[in-house]
Amino acid sequence: MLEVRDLSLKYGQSQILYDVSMTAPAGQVTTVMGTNGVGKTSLLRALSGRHAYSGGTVALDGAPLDHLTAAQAARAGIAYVPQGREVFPMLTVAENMETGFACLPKADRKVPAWIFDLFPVLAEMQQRWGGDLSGGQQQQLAIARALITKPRVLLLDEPTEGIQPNVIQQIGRAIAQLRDRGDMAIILVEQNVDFAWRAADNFVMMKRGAIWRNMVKSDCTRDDVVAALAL
Ligand SMILES: Nc1ncnc2c1ncn2[C@@H]1O[C@H](COP(=O)(O)OP(=O)(O)OP(=O)(O)O)[C@@H](O)[C@H]1O
Repeated sequence: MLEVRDLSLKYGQSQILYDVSMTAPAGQVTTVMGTNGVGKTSLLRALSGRHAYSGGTVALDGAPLDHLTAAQAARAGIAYVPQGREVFPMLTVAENMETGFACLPKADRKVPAWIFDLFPVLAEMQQRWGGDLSGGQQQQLAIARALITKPRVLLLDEPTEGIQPNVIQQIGRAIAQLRDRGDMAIILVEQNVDFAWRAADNFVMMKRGAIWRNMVKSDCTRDDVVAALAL
Protein backbone atom coordinates (compact mmCIF):
# COMPACT_ATOMS: atom_id res chain seq x y z
CA MET A 1 0.00 0.00 0.00
CA LEU A 2 1.21 3.47 -0.90
CA GLU A 3 0.50 6.01 1.81
CA VAL A 4 0.70 9.74 1.20
CA ARG A 5 0.40 12.09 4.17
CA ASP A 6 0.00 15.87 4.10
CA LEU A 7 1.90 16.34 0.84
CA SER A 8 2.44 19.89 -0.33
CA LEU A 9 4.14 21.04 -3.52
CA LYS A 10 5.19 24.39 -4.93
CA TYR A 11 6.37 25.65 -8.29
CA GLY A 12 8.56 28.56 -7.21
CA GLN A 13 6.39 30.69 -4.94
CA SER A 14 3.10 29.18 -6.16
CA GLN A 15 1.68 26.50 -3.91
CA ILE A 16 -0.11 23.83 -5.97
CA LEU A 17 -0.77 20.93 -3.57
CA TYR A 18 -2.09 21.44 -0.04
CA ASP A 19 -1.84 18.65 2.58
CA VAL A 20 -2.75 15.86 0.18
CA SER A 21 -3.35 12.58 2.04
CA MET A 22 -4.41 9.40 0.29
CA THR A 23 -3.77 5.67 0.22
CA ALA A 24 -3.48 3.34 -2.76
CA PRO A 25 -3.76 -0.36 -1.84
CA ALA A 26 -2.10 -3.11 -3.88
CA GLY A 27 -4.54 -4.96 -6.10
CA GLN A 28 -6.76 -1.91 -6.54
CA VAL A 29 -7.10 0.97 -8.97
CA THR A 30 -7.26 4.31 -7.18
CA THR A 31 -8.50 6.92 -9.61
CA VAL A 32 -7.66 10.59 -9.07
CA MET A 33 -10.15 12.94 -10.65
CA GLY A 34 -10.72 16.66 -10.84
CA THR A 35 -10.98 19.49 -13.36
CA ASN A 36 -8.02 20.84 -15.35
CA GLY A 37 -5.32 22.43 -13.25
CA VAL A 38 -6.32 21.03 -9.82
CA GLY A 39 -2.91 19.39 -9.43
CA LYS A 40 -3.38 15.76 -10.53
CA THR A 41 -0.23 15.64 -12.67
CA SER A 42 1.70 17.51 -9.99
CA LEU A 43 0.73 14.81 -7.49
CA LEU A 44 2.05 12.07 -9.79
CA ARG A 45 5.20 14.09 -10.47
CA ALA A 46 5.80 14.36 -6.73
CA LEU A 47 5.23 10.62 -6.15
CA SER A 48 7.54 9.65 -9.03
CA GLY A 49 10.40 11.92 -7.93
CA ARG A 50 9.96 14.24 -10.94
CA HIS A 51 9.34 17.28 -8.75
CA ALA A 52 10.39 17.80 -5.14
CA TYR A 53 7.57 18.27 -2.66
CA SER A 54 7.84 20.84 0.06
CA GLY A 55 6.14 18.94 2.89
CA GLY A 56 4.57 15.66 3.87
CA THR A 57 5.58 12.01 3.70
CA VAL A 58 5.28 9.07 1.32
CA ALA A 59 5.60 5.42 2.38
CA LEU A 60 5.31 2.13 0.54
CA ASP A 61 4.29 -0.89 2.63
CA GLY A 62 5.32 1.04 5.72
CA ALA A 63 8.81 1.97 4.46
CA PRO A 64 9.44 5.71 4.06
CA LEU A 65 10.16 6.87 0.48
CA ASP A 66 10.70 10.51 1.09
CA HIS A 67 12.29 12.93 -1.32
CA LEU A 68 13.58 10.41 -3.85
CA THR A 69 14.95 11.35 -7.24
CA ALA A 70 13.18 9.89 -10.27
CA ALA A 71 15.82 7.15 -10.56
CA GLN A 72 15.55 6.29 -6.85
CA ALA A 73 11.74 6.18 -7.08
CA ALA A 74 11.97 3.80 -10.06
CA ARG A 75 14.36 1.53 -8.16
CA ALA A 76 12.00 1.64 -5.16
CA GLY A 77 9.21 0.29 -7.38
CA ILE A 78 7.34 3.41 -8.48
CA ALA A 79 6.73 3.57 -12.24
CA TYR A 80 5.30 6.64 -13.94
CA VAL A 81 3.56 6.74 -17.32
CA PRO A 82 3.43 10.47 -18.06
CA GLN A 83 0.70 12.39 -19.79
CA GLY A 84 1.75 12.64 -23.43
CA ARG A 85 3.62 9.32 -23.10
CA GLU A 86 7.17 10.63 -23.72
CA VAL A 87 8.12 7.81 -26.08
CA PHE A 88 11.54 8.33 -27.69
CA PRO A 89 10.68 8.88 -31.38
CA MET A 90 14.17 8.01 -32.69
CA LEU A 91 14.50 4.76 -30.73
CA THR A 92 12.84 1.55 -31.86
CA VAL A 93 10.01 0.01 -29.86
CA ALA A 94 12.46 -2.57 -28.46
CA GLU A 95 14.95 0.16 -27.50
CA ASN A 96 12.21 2.25 -25.89
CA MET A 97 11.28 -0.73 -23.75
CA GLU A 98 14.93 -1.35 -22.88
CA THR A 99 15.17 2.12 -21.33
CA GLY A 100 13.15 0.56 -18.49
CA PHE A 101 16.09 -1.77 -17.77
CA ALA A 102 18.17 1.01 -16.20
CA CYS A 103 16.80 0.41 -12.70
CA LEU A 104 17.04 -3.41 -12.85
CA PRO A 105 19.96 -5.70 -11.98
CA LYS A 106 21.72 -7.04 -15.13
CA ALA A 107 20.29 -10.55 -14.70
CA ASP A 108 16.71 -9.19 -14.92
CA ARG A 109 17.20 -7.15 -18.10
CA LYS A 110 14.85 -8.91 -20.48
CA VAL A 111 11.30 -8.14 -21.58
CA PRO A 112 9.00 -10.72 -19.97
CA ALA A 113 6.66 -12.54 -22.38
CA TRP A 114 3.58 -11.51 -20.39
CA ILE A 115 4.14 -7.90 -21.47
CA PHE A 116 3.67 -8.94 -25.11
CA ASP A 117 0.59 -10.94 -24.08
CA LEU A 118 -0.77 -7.74 -22.56
CA PHE A 119 0.07 -5.63 -25.64
CA PRO A 120 0.52 -7.97 -28.63
CA VAL A 121 1.01 -5.09 -31.07
CA LEU A 122 4.37 -4.34 -29.45
CA ALA A 123 5.68 -7.81 -30.32
CA GLU A 124 4.94 -7.17 -34.00
CA MET A 125 6.43 -3.69 -33.99
CA GLN A 126 9.67 -4.16 -32.08
CA GLN A 127 11.88 -2.80 -34.87
CA ARG A 128 9.66 0.19 -35.74
CA TRP A 129 10.63 3.71 -34.65
CA GLY A 130 8.75 4.95 -31.60
CA GLY A 131 7.83 8.08 -33.54
CA ASP A 132 6.10 6.01 -36.27
CA LEU A 133 3.59 4.48 -33.84
CA SER A 134 0.02 5.74 -33.50
CA GLY A 135 -0.94 7.50 -30.28
CA GLY A 136 -2.59 4.33 -28.98
CA GLN A 137 0.44 2.20 -29.77
CA GLN A 138 2.71 4.77 -28.09
CA GLN A 139 0.50 4.62 -24.99
CA GLN A 140 0.82 0.84 -24.88
CA LEU A 141 4.59 1.19 -25.31
CA ALA A 142 4.78 3.73 -22.49
CA ILE A 143 2.87 1.41 -20.15
CA ALA A 144 5.02 -1.57 -21.20
CA ARG A 145 8.21 0.43 -20.55
CA ALA A 146 6.92 1.22 -17.06
CA LEU A 147 5.99 -2.41 -16.37
CA ILE A 148 9.46 -3.60 -17.33
CA THR A 149 10.76 -1.89 -14.20
CA LYS A 150 8.71 -4.40 -12.11
CA PRO A 151 6.78 -1.73 -10.24
CA ARG A 152 4.88 -2.10 -7.02
CA VAL A 153 3.12 1.19 -7.79
CA LEU A 154 2.02 2.15 -11.30
CA LEU A 155 1.16 5.81 -11.90
CA LEU A 156 -0.86 6.42 -15.07
CA ASP A 157 -1.53 9.99 -16.18
CA GLU A 158 -4.55 10.19 -18.52
CA PRO A 159 -3.77 7.07 -20.56
CA THR A 160 -6.88 7.53 -22.73
CA GLU A 161 -6.14 11.09 -23.80
CA GLY A 162 -6.31 11.37 -27.60
CA ILE A 163 -6.63 7.61 -28.08
CA GLN A 164 -9.10 5.81 -30.35
CA PRO A 165 -11.89 3.79 -28.69
CA ASN A 166 -10.63 0.28 -29.59
CA VAL A 167 -7.24 0.99 -28.01
CA ILE A 168 -8.92 2.55 -24.98
CA GLN A 169 -10.67 -0.80 -24.49
CA GLN A 170 -7.36 -2.68 -24.74
CA ILE A 171 -5.76 -0.36 -22.20
CA GLY A 172 -8.75 -0.84 -19.90
CA ARG A 173 -8.38 -4.62 -20.15
CA ALA A 174 -4.65 -4.35 -19.44
CA ILE A 175 -5.26 -2.24 -16.32
CA ALA A 176 -7.85 -4.77 -15.10
CA GLN A 177 -5.39 -7.65 -15.60
CA LEU A 178 -2.64 -5.80 -13.74
CA ARG A 179 -5.03 -5.00 -10.91
CA ASP A 180 -6.14 -8.63 -10.69
CA ARG A 181 -2.55 -9.79 -10.19
CA GLY A 182 -2.92 -8.21 -6.77
CA ASP A 183 0.70 -7.13 -6.30
CA MET A 184 0.56 -3.61 -7.70
CA ALA A 185 -1.09 -0.41 -6.50
CA ILE A 186 -2.38 1.47 -9.55
CA ILE A 187 -3.01 5.21 -9.37
CA LEU A 188 -4.89 6.39 -12.41
CA VAL A 189 -5.40 10.06 -13.24
CA GLU A 190 -8.32 10.17 -15.62
CA GLN A 191 -10.83 12.69 -16.99
CA ASN A 192 -12.77 10.18 -19.11
CA VAL A 193 -15.58 9.37 -16.68
CA ASP A 194 -16.72 6.18 -18.42
CA PHE A 195 -13.20 4.77 -18.49
CA ALA A 196 -12.56 5.86 -14.90
CA TRP A 197 -15.80 4.29 -13.72
CA ARG A 198 -15.00 0.96 -15.36
CA ALA A 199 -11.37 0.91 -14.18
CA ALA A 200 -11.61 2.20 -10.62
CA ASP A 201 -12.02 0.59 -7.24
CA ASN A 202 -11.72 3.89 -5.39
CA PHE A 203 -12.00 7.55 -6.34
CA VAL A 204 -10.00 10.44 -4.95
CA MET A 205 -11.56 13.77 -5.88
CA MET A 206 -9.31 16.83 -6.03
CA LYS A 207 -10.24 20.48 -5.95
CA ARG A 208 -7.80 23.41 -5.96
CA GLY A 209 -4.78 21.36 -4.98
CA ALA A 210 -6.46 19.45 -2.17
CA ILE A 211 -8.42 16.26 -1.75
CA TRP A 212 -11.98 17.01 -0.85
CA ARG A 213 -13.63 13.63 -1.18
CA ASN A 214 -12.81 9.90 -1.22
CA MET A 215 -15.34 7.52 -2.73
CA VAL A 216 -15.41 3.72 -2.83
CA LYS A 217 -16.91 2.37 -6.03
CA SER A 218 -18.91 -0.32 -4.28
CA ASP A 219 -20.65 2.40 -2.21
CA CYS A 220 -21.52 4.80 -5.02
CA THR A 221 -22.92 5.09 -8.53
CA ARG A 222 -21.46 6.59 -11.70
CA ASP A 223 -23.88 9.50 -11.20
CA ASP A 224 -22.42 10.12 -7.74
CA VAL A 225 -18.97 10.39 -9.33
CA VAL A 226 -20.22 12.82 -11.98
CA ALA A 227 -22.00 14.87 -9.33
CA ALA A 228 -18.86 14.98 -7.18
CA LEU A 229 -16.84 16.20 -10.15
CA ALA A 230 -19.32 18.95 -10.93
CA LEU A 231 -19.43 20.34 -7.38
N1 LIG B 1 6.23 23.46 -14.15
C1 LIG B 1 5.28 24.27 -13.69
N2 LIG B 1 5.59 25.52 -13.27
C2 LIG B 1 4.62 26.35 -12.77
N3 LIG B 1 3.32 26.02 -12.67
C3 LIG B 1 2.96 24.79 -13.09
C4 LIG B 1 3.91 23.87 -13.62
N4 LIG B 1 3.26 22.73 -13.95
C5 LIG B 1 1.96 22.93 -13.65
N5 LIG B 1 1.78 24.18 -13.14
C6 LIG B 1 0.53 24.73 -12.64
O1 LIG B 1 0.13 23.93 -11.54
C7 LIG B 1 -1.29 23.77 -11.52
C8 LIG B 1 -1.61 22.29 -11.48
O2 LIG B 1 -1.18 21.70 -12.72
P1 LIG B 1 -1.32 20.15 -12.98
O3 LIG B 1 -0.79 19.90 -14.35
O4 LIG B 1 -0.74 19.40 -11.85
O5 LIG B 1 -2.90 19.98 -12.97
P2 LIG B 1 -3.81 18.83 -13.55
O6 LIG B 1 -4.91 18.65 -12.59
O7 LIG B 1 -3.00 17.66 -13.89
O8 LIG B 1 -4.35 19.49 -14.90
P3 LIG B 1 -4.66 18.82 -16.33
O9 LIG B 1 -5.89 18.03 -16.13
O10 LIG B 1 -4.89 20.02 -17.21
O11 LIG B 1 -3.47 18.01 -16.72
C9 LIG B 1 -1.82 24.50 -12.74
O12 LIG B 1 -2.24 25.78 -12.32
C10 LIG B 1 -0.60 24.60 -13.64
O13 LIG B 1 -0.68 25.75 -14.44
